[in-house]
Parts: sequence; C-alpha cells; structure tokens
Amino acid sequence: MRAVVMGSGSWGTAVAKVLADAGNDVVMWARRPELAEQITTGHENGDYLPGVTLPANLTAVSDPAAALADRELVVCAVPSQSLRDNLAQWLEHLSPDAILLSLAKGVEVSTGKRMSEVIAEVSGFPARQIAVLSGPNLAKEVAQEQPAATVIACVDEDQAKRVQEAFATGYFRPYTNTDVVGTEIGGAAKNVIALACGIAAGMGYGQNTIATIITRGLAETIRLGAALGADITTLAGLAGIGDLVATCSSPLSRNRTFGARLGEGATLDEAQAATNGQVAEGVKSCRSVRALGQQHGVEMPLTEAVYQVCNEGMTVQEMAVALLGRSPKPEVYEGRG
Ligand SMILES: NC(=O)c1ccc[n+]([C@@H]2O[C@H](COP(=O)([O-])OP(=O)(O)OC[C@H]3O[C@@H](n4cnc5c(N)ncnc54)[C@H](O)[C@@H]3O)[C@@H](O)[C@H]2O)c1
Ligand SMILES: O=P(O)(O)OC[C@H](O)CO
Repeated sequence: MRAVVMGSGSWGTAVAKVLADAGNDVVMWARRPELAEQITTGHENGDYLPGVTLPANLTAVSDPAAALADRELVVCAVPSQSLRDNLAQWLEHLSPDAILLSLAKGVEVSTGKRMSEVIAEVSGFPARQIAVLSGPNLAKEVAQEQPAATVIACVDEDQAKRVQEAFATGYFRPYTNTDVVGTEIGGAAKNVIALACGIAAGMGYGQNTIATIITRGLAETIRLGAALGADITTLAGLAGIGDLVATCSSPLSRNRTFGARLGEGATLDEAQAATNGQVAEGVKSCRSVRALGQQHGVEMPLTEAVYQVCNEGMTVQEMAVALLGRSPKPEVYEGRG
C-alpha cells in the first residue's frame, strides 16, 4: 500500500519501519524538519529510537500536504489528546478513499470519545474507512524485530484484512477483529492500570501485588467494555490481557515508569519532567476512562485511585490504604448500577 505515518515518535517510527519492511511504499511526517532530514538521510530517529537503523527506502517530510498526497493508508501516530487538532489540519490533504488507522491508546478528555469516534467526527469518513491497531507492542522491541503480534480492528472485515496484509512481516503478526470498541478500550484502560502497577513497584511491592493489580485491572476493563458494547472476548486477547501484561510488566513502558517514579516518592511534576518528552497516555486518560465508567455506572476502583493520585493530590500511601480498605466482594460480580 501507499502509506503515510503521521507522527514520528517512538511508536510511529517503529510502525513505519514495519510497514516498510513489509514492502509498502512508506513516508513519515515529522513536525520538525531536522528530524525528517535525520530519518531520510541518516536512517535513524535519534530522539525516540536511538540505535535502530531504519530502512533505506523510508523517508520523512515535515509538510503534511506532501506527506498525505495520494496515500491509501494514513496512520495517525500522535498522542490521543492532540489527534483532533492534528487531523483537522490534515483533512484537506486526505485522499477520499484512504483508510485512517489510529495507533493512539487513549480517550479524549474533553469529550470522552474513543479515537475512532474522534476520527469519524473530524473526518466525516464512514466507519469502514476507520481502523485501529492495538496490542502488546512496546516500540523498542518491535523496532528491534523481536516477535510480536497485534490486532487490527475495523467494522469492515475486508478492510481490516487489507491493513493486516500491509503489516504482516516475519517478526510482526497482525490479527483482525471487527470489535473496534473492545480493541480501543483495552488499549486506553491498560495505560491507567500500568500506572497503578508502576506505583506499586515503586513502593517496593513484589509480584503478588503486580499480579493482583493486573487481574483486577482486567476485571474493571471488562466491566467497562461490556457496558460500552464491546465483545469481552476481545479483552481476553492481544488488545486486552496481552497489552495489559506487557505494559504492566515492562520497564520500557512509559506509563509503568511514570507510576514507578510516583511510587518512589516523586511529585507529578518530577515524574513528568523525567519522561523526556514522551507521552504517558494514562496520566490524562485516567480522567476520561474514569468518566466513562461513571457515566455507565461501572465500578473502577483502580482507575479511580490512579485518577485521585494524578488529579486530586492523593498520596500513593493513601491510594494503597483506600484500595485495600474497600468492602469485601465476590471475585466475579457485575459491578454496575
Ligand atoms: N511507544 C510505544 O511503545 C507505543 C506502542 C503502542 C502504542 N503507542 C501509542 O501510540 C501513540 C503515540 O505514541 P508514541 O509512543 O509514538 O509517542 P511519543 O511520545 O514517542 O511521540 C509522540 C509523537 O507525536 C508528536 N506530538 C506530540 N504532541 C503533538 C501534538 N500536539 N501535535 C503533533 N504531534 C505531536 C511528538 O513530536 C512525537 O513525534 C500513543 O497513544 C501511545 O499510547 C505507543
Ligand atoms: O510505553 P507505554 O506505557 O505507552 O506503552 C507502550 C505500548 O502501548 C505497549 O503496548
């Protein structure tokens, strides 16, 4: 396919490499001309993926019109809270038949909308031209060609298959799914749970605690997904438990790392300053994921606790006390209403 990756952060760059390795004609868009130049001539993105040699035929430009001209697959690789504004600027340059593929794992704070909903609203494109990619995909590991799988979700299965084919390489295995809601909720919610895991690890707690948070995090993600109309089997797959385990367990995760700094005693500002400009989506999305839960009467205690720490001044010690002090529950309950 003729593809463009709009955004040259760590995941956008790794995804562009996968697409190029899979034989597609790929261009990247970078906001900064000097980064576009470094990718095109130096075959590296030193700010985000240092040490990774990019394919020689992968080029980048800083002019969105040039990047988008005549592209069949438009990969949206900017952070979730900036997607609306960016897409509005790209709109006039989009090919009318293009597939818009979202990589972002977040829920818009100002509207509570998932990324595919934002894309539909801004672009006016039909659902069959909007897809999402989500799974256990730490950018650095994918860029190093370590084996991994992902999910391409689109309501139109044939379109999902087209995108699947474009992404298939010897080291990256895409699966398809028509459950866009479940795929997106899995990706957004796991970032919030990874913050909680990081906090626990930073406080010195071990694997029993981490496993408990992952498992109970999955439980509240499933409750939210069910309330929003997701197929809960999606959350038992790569975009659910798969991504949750990868993100909550890996020191490469920005969300887990951000949480670990909080658990070690850093302030929010100190943790933010240490991100090197990279996005930890859960810090903002804890607000919108919590709001979705509240709107739908879904109990989400871990999300609530992370929200309180990130927005209301709760300390990590108070968070632990609040979570452990909750009333006794059966393990399986609906948790709504
Ligand atoms: N990094 C990963 O391992 C990974 C894996 C899967 C999914 N994701 C998701 O992909 C999305 C993008 O993440 P990333 O890892 O590439 O982020 P990043 O922080 O590495 O890079 C973000 C990119 O977007 C640009 N950007 C930031 N704010 C912008 C704005 N307001 N307007 C335009 N561009 C802006 C930055 O310059 C940078 O090029 C996120 O939603 C993330 O959750 C990341
Ligand atoms: O680094 P994070 O925390 O944004 O997580 C990266 C990916 O989403 C893992 O699948």
